[in-house]
Amino acid sequence: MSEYGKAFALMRDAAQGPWRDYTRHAFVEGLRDGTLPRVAFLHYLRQDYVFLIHFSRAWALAVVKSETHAEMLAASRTVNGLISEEMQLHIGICEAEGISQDELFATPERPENLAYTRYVLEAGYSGDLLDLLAALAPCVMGYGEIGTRLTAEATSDTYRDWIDAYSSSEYQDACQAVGELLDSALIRRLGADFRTTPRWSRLCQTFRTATELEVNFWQMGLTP
Ligand SMILES: Cc1ncc(C[n+]2csc(CCO)c2C)c(N)n1
Repeated sequence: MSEYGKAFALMRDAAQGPWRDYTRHAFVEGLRDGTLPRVAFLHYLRQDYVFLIHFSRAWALAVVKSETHAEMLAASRTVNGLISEEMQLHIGICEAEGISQDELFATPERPENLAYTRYVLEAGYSGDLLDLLAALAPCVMGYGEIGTRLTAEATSDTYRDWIDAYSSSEYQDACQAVGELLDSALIRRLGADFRTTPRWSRLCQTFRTATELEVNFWQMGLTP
């Protein structure tokens, strides 16, 4: 059972194959044992900066689609964390590697990157908060699982900073908060037996598609 809530554990189990491909991808294993080429890591970070711009927009949309103050609070905290912490982290790492802010901001967006974020935004534009959260969850919780596992299994310190960021108690708390938001949003809109409703399988399908898009994102990272 996951620490990130009941619905997340159910959605992940319904998307087992893609979930494994995502959380055990060759890119992730290269972070774990330090064999990931630096050029691939920096290429990934630059694309991820662009990714985070659109992800922040998607979380801002979650504020718009909220129905309670508690939902607005959880979504706006994530927007704030993304813009003031995670994006800052990327700017800092890139600067330390000789990539200026101007260069970073001018990064051309790769199609795999564009496909993922616009898929998430479209889930939110055309649906409600549940559709949006089902598309957002793999990104948040997947990195939480990867960070926790790599902390225990890393055999190299090369990518230790990256691993530490996602295994930190702050990040793990954020994953738990999103898990609680997902559970409570489902119960509010579909009832406690949300698994028996017709919408549940569609939400699981959205979660699976977003997971597949995460796999493609790692794959893109391996091909600078
Ligand atoms: C491709 C890609 N997928 C997931 C994350 C992780 N992530 C994205 S937004 C966010 C903050 C909480 O919502 C976190 C941790 C990433 N950086 N890049």
